[in-house]
Amino acid sequence: MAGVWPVAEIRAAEDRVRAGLPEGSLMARAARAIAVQARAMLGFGYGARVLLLVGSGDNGADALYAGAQLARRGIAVQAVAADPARVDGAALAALRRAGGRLIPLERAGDADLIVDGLLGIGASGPLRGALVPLVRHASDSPAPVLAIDLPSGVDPDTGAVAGPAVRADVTVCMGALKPGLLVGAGRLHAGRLLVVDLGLHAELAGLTELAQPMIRRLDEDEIAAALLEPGPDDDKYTRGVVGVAAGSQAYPGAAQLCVGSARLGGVGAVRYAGHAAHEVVRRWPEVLVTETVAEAGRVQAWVVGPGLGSTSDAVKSLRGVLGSDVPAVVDADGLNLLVERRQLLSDRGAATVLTPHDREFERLFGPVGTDRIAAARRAAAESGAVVLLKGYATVVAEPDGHCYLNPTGTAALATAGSGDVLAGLTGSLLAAGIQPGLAAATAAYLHGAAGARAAQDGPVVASDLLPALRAELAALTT
Ligand SMILES: NC(=O)C1=CN([C@@H]2O[C@H](COP(=O)(O)OP(=O)(O)OC[C@H]3O[C@@H](n4cnc5c(N)ncnc54)[C@H](O)[C@@H]3O)[C@@H](O)[C@H]2O)[C@@H](O)CC1
Ligand SMILES: Nc1ncnc2c1ncn2[C@@H]1O[C@H](COP(=O)(O)OP(=O)(O)O)[C@@H](O)[C@H]1O
Ligand SMILES: [K+]
Repeated sequence: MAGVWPVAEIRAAEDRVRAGLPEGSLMARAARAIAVQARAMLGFGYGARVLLLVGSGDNGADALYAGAQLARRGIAVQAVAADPARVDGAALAALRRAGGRLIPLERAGDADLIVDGLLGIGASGPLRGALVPLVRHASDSPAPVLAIDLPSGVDPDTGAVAGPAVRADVTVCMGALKPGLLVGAGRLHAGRLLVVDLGLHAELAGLTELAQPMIRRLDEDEIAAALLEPGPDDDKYTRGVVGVAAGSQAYPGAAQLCVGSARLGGVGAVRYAGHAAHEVVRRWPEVLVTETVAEAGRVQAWVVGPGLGSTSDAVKSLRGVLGSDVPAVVDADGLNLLVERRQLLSDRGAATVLTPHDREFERLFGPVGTDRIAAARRAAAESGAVVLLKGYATVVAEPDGHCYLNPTGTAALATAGSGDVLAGLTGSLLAAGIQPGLAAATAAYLHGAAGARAAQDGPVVASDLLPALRAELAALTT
């Protein structure tokens, strides 16, 4: 499990770790890790050319010390400073002793690798002053970019990018993951992530005195552990039954897709209630169908909303589901119908998972803004529901503030019907007995991984996600 830590907590943990270590040893560890990764990216040593972009804080000092190590290995290291008068003196001296040079930007030659040491967790606001031309230089250069701790220009806590920002191929993250590397535009700018262990995690856990960090990124092992496999004593009812109230005469496909994925989340049976019963059963003969939610038998969780429309029957379905005492996933049209019927949420006793994209979110909770974690948390606290905010990096927030940042996915998932598949899967995991926040995070993970898997075979449409999901589940559970 990876905890993801806001800057304030990382700072506090760093202070404690540093207090127990000889002066400079954290930075020495950081520099070593950066140099190792730089050499791996260069692929060759002697004669390679590295350009360091150096800021006035410790991020810049990290770059200079790493540069010194590279220079000692016969690599030609040039450094360009945002403000030469405010460069860390000891770090610059180390670089010079090793044969590296500080030069003005105009004299920077071609490089085989650029190291971004402009800003780390001390960053605030959009890049200012001399940092801007340095970042432009990196963008204009064909050389790969290694960012230290965080790509400069990315907000460490939110991932927001409000101007020029470094696009890194690899980010070597110091000590612990920051939210800005995993959400918003920051995720795209960070490239491949490597975390260097500086001994921070024990301190972070101790500091917060929490059983779980407030923000987490689930890894493959945790997803596999969350999935429930049938045991010898199980029957179709003990495994859980999921109900799907989706689709309509106008949108029967949404019902087929939502049911299609609901079949896959480990439940013993799927019930469908709605006006696309004929289409559903033709495509999925194992599904038990009725016209209305009221007629459907007992289920352990419902999914309501995809392709439901806004007719009086749609409202009836939503009321039927939210009036029940089992967990429910509300998606798409279900969310839009909720805008005028919020009391349906506040009256609920059982758990609810809301799965909005940005426009649906805005209708219910106001603009998402640039801090997607804060937005999802605010909505979860306000509604008492788990909020799964979709996007390039999906955020799942629980009403008490715990969050999951989803690491999987691909922009190829931005295709009609893709959300219907996610909603069905989420409901199915809920019905199988996984607790709501984890069910939503697990669904987002599997959906993203299935999207990436499907994309390997060409352009993705939502139907492709169903076989890819099966393959993903098989890979995880065998
Ligand atoms: N604290 C520690 O124990 C360790 C820190 N390390 C490194 O230290 C970094 C943090 O160092 P600092 O606290 O010095 O912070 P930074 O190196 O991120 O830089 C802060 C400086 O940048 C300026 N600045 C901030 N935002 C700016 C903007 N938008 N435009 C222009 N200038 C801006 C500030 O005025 C300040 O002078 C980490 O990211 C990491 O790279 C590592 O060496 C590991 C150990
Ligand atoms: N640019 C993107 N990158 C990665 N994933 C995306 C992107 N855009 C959308 N997605 C994902 O695709 C799915 C789309 O869901 P949604 O917008 O509800 O589609 P639909 O309503 O057509 O079914 C969500 O899981 C979302 O996270
Ligand atoms: K940086």
